[in-house]
Amino acid sequence: MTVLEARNIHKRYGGLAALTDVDLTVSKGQFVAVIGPNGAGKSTLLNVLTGLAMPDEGQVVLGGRAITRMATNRRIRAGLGRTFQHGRVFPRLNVLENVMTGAAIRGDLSEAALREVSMEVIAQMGLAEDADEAIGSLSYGRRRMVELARALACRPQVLLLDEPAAGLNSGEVDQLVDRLTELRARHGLAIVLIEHNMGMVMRLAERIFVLNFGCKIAEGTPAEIQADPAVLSAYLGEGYVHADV
Ligand SMILES: Nc1ncnc2c1ncn2[C@@H]1O[C@H](COP(=O)(O)OP(=O)(O)OP(=O)(O)O)[C@@H](O)[C@H]1O
Repeated sequence: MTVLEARNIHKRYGGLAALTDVDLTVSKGQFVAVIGPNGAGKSTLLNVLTGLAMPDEGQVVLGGRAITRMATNRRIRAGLGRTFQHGRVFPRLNVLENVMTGAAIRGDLSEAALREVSMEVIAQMGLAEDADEAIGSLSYGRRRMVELARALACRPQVLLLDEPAAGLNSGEVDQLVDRLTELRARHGLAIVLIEHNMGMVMRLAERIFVLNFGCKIAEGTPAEIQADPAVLSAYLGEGYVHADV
């Protein structure tokens, strides 16, 4: 069953075609990755999906419903969660308060319920001992986990992650991989991951979409993508050897 779909998306910035006729389909509980070189259009695609950018042409469909022109907050309430490339947390709030701002977007919870839902997600993310800590006292890796917890506090059906492993050390990447695997297994959450860390992508993704200069140049399983000559020459490189999985 398809939960999220982008159909024939075109997006221009002045003379630059950031996306040209791009399609993306995500099934319930599926782990999808979008990869490609810098400037390929990956973040633009995420922005179109979440409503931060309006496509010039094409449609975004969530759970069978066209949401192409819907405001971002309404999309979040409809089940679309996201994190950002450069993690965005509120520096003056503590961990619990940051996560509560995510849960609050649902708009239907009392303050006590907001706390309860947020504490649940915080525990799931392994952040319970940090709940009352100021964000500034946390390591960069923990802060990124808080951002993930905040996106989850809205109970998304689809979670969009923009380079969640950027700046993390290898131990933190392993932890992130474990958490994401757990989330999928436990909640049937569909995940769309933009990531340059190919080890992580090849470990997690069931289906990979490859963008180059705003066009989709390939789509397939990790094994298919790693053997695709167009992908090797545009992104993974001639010398690319099967990712360390
Ligand atoms: N708001 C904007 N205004 C003008 N040009 C933009 C805007 N956002 C993106 N672009 C351009 O669109 C193209 C695609 O950018 P995008 O950030 O989507 O690429 P990306 O694949 O996410 O790259 P990276 O891996 O470096 O994050 C780039 O050439 C970028 O400069």
